[in-house]
Amino acid sequence: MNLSAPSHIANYIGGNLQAPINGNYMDNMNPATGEIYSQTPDSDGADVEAAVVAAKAAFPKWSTTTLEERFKILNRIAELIDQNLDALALAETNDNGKPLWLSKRVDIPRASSNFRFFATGIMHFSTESHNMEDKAINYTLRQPIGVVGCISPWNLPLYLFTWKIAPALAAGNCVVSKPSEVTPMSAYLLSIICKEAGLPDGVLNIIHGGGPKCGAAIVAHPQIKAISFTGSTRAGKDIAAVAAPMFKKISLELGGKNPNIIFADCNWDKMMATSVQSSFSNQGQICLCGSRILVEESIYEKFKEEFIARAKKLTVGDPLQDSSKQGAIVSKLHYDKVLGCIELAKQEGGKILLGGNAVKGEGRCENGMFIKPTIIEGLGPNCRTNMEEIFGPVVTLQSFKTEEEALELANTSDYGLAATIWTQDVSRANRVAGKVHSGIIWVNCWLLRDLRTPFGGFKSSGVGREGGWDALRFFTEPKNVCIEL
Ligand SMILES: NC(=O)c1ccc[n+]([C@@H]2O[C@H](COP(=O)([O-])OP(=O)(O)OC[C@H]3O[C@@H](n4cnc5c(N)ncnc54)[C@H](O)[C@@H]3O)[C@@H](O)[C@H]2O)c1
Ligand SMILES: O=C/C=C/C=C(\O)C(=O)O
Repeated sequence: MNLSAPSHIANYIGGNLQAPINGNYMDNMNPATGEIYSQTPDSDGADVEAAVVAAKAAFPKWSTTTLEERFKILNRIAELIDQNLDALALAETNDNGKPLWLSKRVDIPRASSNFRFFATGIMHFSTESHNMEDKAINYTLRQPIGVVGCISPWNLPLYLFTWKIAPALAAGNCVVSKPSEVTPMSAYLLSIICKEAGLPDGVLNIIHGGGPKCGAAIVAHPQIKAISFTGSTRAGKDIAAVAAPMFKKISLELGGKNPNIIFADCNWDKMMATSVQSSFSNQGQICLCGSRILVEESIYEKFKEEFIARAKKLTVGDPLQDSSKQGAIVSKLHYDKVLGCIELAKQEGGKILLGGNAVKGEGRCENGMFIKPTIIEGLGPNCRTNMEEIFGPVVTLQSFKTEEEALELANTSDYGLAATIWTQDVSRANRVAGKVHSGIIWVNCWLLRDLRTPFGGFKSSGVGREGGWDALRFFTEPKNVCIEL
C-alpha cells in the first residue's frame, strides 16, 4: 500500500478513487511551512449525487451483512491504521500543523481505537423487549437508517472523522462523508486503507470539498436521512435549519467555552500539569480545552505565577521536532482570527500575562503560522473574550471566592460542552458536577476518554450524543413490534 501524500487528492466514490466531476481543486497548505503541497477536490452536488447513488446501491447487501462479517472488515481497517501509523501521523501533521509526536501518540491511535471499538461494539449491541404480563410482548428492532451523512472538522481530523463513520458503518448504514477541506489528507489515505481492508464498494464514500458547496449538498440531499456533524456552532445552525424541515435525524457536536474550575484543596501538582495540557494541547484547538480558568481567590496569585512559568516553557516550533510542544495554527484564516481575538481582549481591558503575539518559525518554518501560548487576566465573565469561542492557544484567568460564585462564572456561557473540576473533596466535586451546565465533566483529570460514555454538549454546544450505545442508537431507527399473545 502506498500511503504517501499525492499531488492531487481523489474522492472515494463507489470504491473508485476519482477526480471531482467539475475538475476543480483547492490549494492544500502545510501551516507549519506555508507551502501549498497538494490539491484538494472542490467537489459539489454532482459528486454528492454520485456518492448517494453508490451508497444506495451498496445498502441492501451491507445492511444484511452479518455482524461478524462487519466486525471483521472494520477491525481490519483498525489494524491497517495501526500498521500505517507513521504515514498517517505525518499526513496529519503536515495538514494540520500539530506536533508529529501528538499525531503519533493521540490522533492516529485514537482513529484505530474508534474502528476497533465500534467493530466489537456492534457484536454486543442488543435491543429491548417489554413484556405486558400475559397480554402482549413488545420488542424493539434497531434497523440501519440507510444512507447517512458524516461531516467533520480540522482540529482532530482522522480522530473525529472515524468517531462518526465507524459507528455509522458498524450499524449497517452506507455513508457519504466529508472531512474538513482544511485537513483532507488522512481521510484520503483512509480511503486507500478501506479498499485494502475489503470494505465493499459504495459502503463508505469520502468526498472532499468546502462547507457551503459540498457539505451543504450532503445536508440537503433528500436521500441522506441522518446527519452527524462536528464543527462550529455557526455551521451547526445552518445545518439544523436545512435538516429540521426535512425531518432528518441530526447529531450536532459544536463549539465550547469550557470552564476549568480550580479549588484551593486540589492536588496541586496534578492540577498544574493537567491545566497546562487542557489549556494548550493541540494549540488549544480541541473543543474540550479549558479556555476559562476559574481559580479560588486564596490560591490565585500562586496559580498565576506557576501557570505562567510552565506555559512559558512550551516550545513553539517545527511540528516535526520532538522538542516542539506547540505546533502551528491550522490555517492563515484561523491564525488571523486568533490574533484578532487577542487584540479584542486587549481592547476589552484584558492584561496579557504571557504571549499575545505570533512567533516566527525557523528554517523551513519561517513562513509558518505560530502563536505563543497566551494567558489573559482582568476580564469579567460577560465580555466577548469570555463568551465567544477562540479555539486557539488563549486562556483567561478569573478568580472566585465561593463555590456559588464559581458555579455562576462557569455557567455564564452560551456553551455547555465540557468542564473540569479540581478538588479533593468528593462531596463538593459531586455537588458542583451536578450543577455545571455541561455534557461532559472531568473531576481531577482532563480528556480521560472512555468511548462507551455519552459525548456531547448542552446549549449552543449542540444536540445529541456520540459514543457507545448512543452512537449506535443514533445511526439506527428504532421500530417497536407489539405481539398480542
Ligand atoms: N463538540 C465537538 O465534539 C467538537 C469537536 C471538534 C471541533 N468542534 C468545533 O469545530 C469548530 C472548528 O472546526 P471547523 O472550523 O472545521 O468548523 P466548521 O463548522 O467551519 O467546519 C466543520 C465541517 O463542516 C463543513 N461545513 C461548514 N459549513 C457547512 C455547512 N453550511 N453545511 C455543511 N457542512 C459545512 C466544513 O467544510 C467542515 O468539514 C470549533 O467551533 C470547535 O469547537 C467541536
Ligand atoms: O475537539 C473536539 C474533541 C472531541 C473529542 C471527541 O469526540 C472524543 O474524544 O471522542
